[in-house]
Amino acid sequence: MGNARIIVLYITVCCIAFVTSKVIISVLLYKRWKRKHSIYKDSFSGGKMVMFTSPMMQSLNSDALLKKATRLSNKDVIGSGGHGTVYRLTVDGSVAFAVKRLNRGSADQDRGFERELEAMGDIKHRNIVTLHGYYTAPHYNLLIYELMPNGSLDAYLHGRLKEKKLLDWPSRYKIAVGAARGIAYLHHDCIPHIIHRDIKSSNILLDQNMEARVSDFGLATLMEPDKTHVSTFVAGTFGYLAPEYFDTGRATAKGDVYSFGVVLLELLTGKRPSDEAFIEEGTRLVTWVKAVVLEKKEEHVLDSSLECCSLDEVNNVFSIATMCLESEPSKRPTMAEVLKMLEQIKSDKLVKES
Ligand SMILES: Nc1ncnc2c1ncn2[C@@H]1O[C@H](COP(=O)(O)OP(=O)(O)OP(=O)(O)O)[C@@H](O)[C@H]1O
Repeated sequence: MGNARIIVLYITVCCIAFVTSKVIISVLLYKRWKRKHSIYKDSFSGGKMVMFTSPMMQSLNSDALLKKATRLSNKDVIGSGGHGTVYRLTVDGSVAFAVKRLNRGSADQDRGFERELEAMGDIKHRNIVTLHGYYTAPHYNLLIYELMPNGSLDAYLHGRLKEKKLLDWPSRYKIAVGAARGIAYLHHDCIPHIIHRDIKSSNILLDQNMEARVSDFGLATLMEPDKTHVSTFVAGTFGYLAPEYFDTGRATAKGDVYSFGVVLLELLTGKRPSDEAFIEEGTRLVTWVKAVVLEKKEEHVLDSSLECCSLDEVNNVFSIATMCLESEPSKRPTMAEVLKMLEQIKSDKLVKES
């Protein structure tokens, strides 16, 4: 009898300790979550805005931000893409954001959507566009990003000629290294690892120092929130997709490496993968460049607006691009290896010069 009492007492103490620890952990997690977020309710539209705490956000007039975010108009549009329209939003006359408006999926996707955004908001890296917050309303969602004053690499390379001329070889090399660093961070340093699934020049934005910032990561998953980071949902953009994606429909890190190889070719040749000339000739940017690299005639496909650049450096980037573009995914380097090879080009140059 004595023993039975001791066992009952023991079980009771264990249960109480278990429940108490659960409650304490939940309270601590909630407090941590509260510290990281500010929530603003919009009684007019029934929407909710969540801003991730940062020194910049703390000094901001949140009422003005909420009001402006819900009243964006056509005159604020800075671009549009497959996922929605992007607007410029300025608060307090100085702080500017890029706000992406997404048309809303079904209401039961809400939690998955918010969880994905919370994970995106945690990612802070000098080569990744920061997500400052989001807004959810019954008919649409807004993603609030930091504004990249120099727009996208796509606009620079394929926009007006004047802009393209501004992209000399050192700037292009710096953009290649920065973008590789951002993608390598998503692949290797984020837990869980993140596959971007839509690497392309319009998703590489340029900050005030023309440093590359990868954007739109997680968006493919976000628009299909029930899926994990690897999914059979068809995402990505024609011209950048790895060949195996068409067979398997599975997004992989090596698929991102392939797409990054296409971006390297864009930087080197100044041509879009969907350039009409390729379609007319029944070829593709990748096939065209691979043939030229094999014949060691890289200078023939080099962007004509690139003057006085080091052919050694250019040829090295061509060979890194061809490694990324191997048809067999296992033969492609990892993104960490791509970054290392790109960085090595400048270190080799410094050694030669000294
Ligand atoms: N944070 C930002 N800062 C400045 N401009 C941006 C920002 N995000 C997007 N843009 C601009 O808006 C344009 C459209 O972006 P968006 O991501 O919606 O489409 P996309 O990348 O061109 O295509 P898709 O939606 O198919 O990926 C970009 O090309 C860029 O010029």
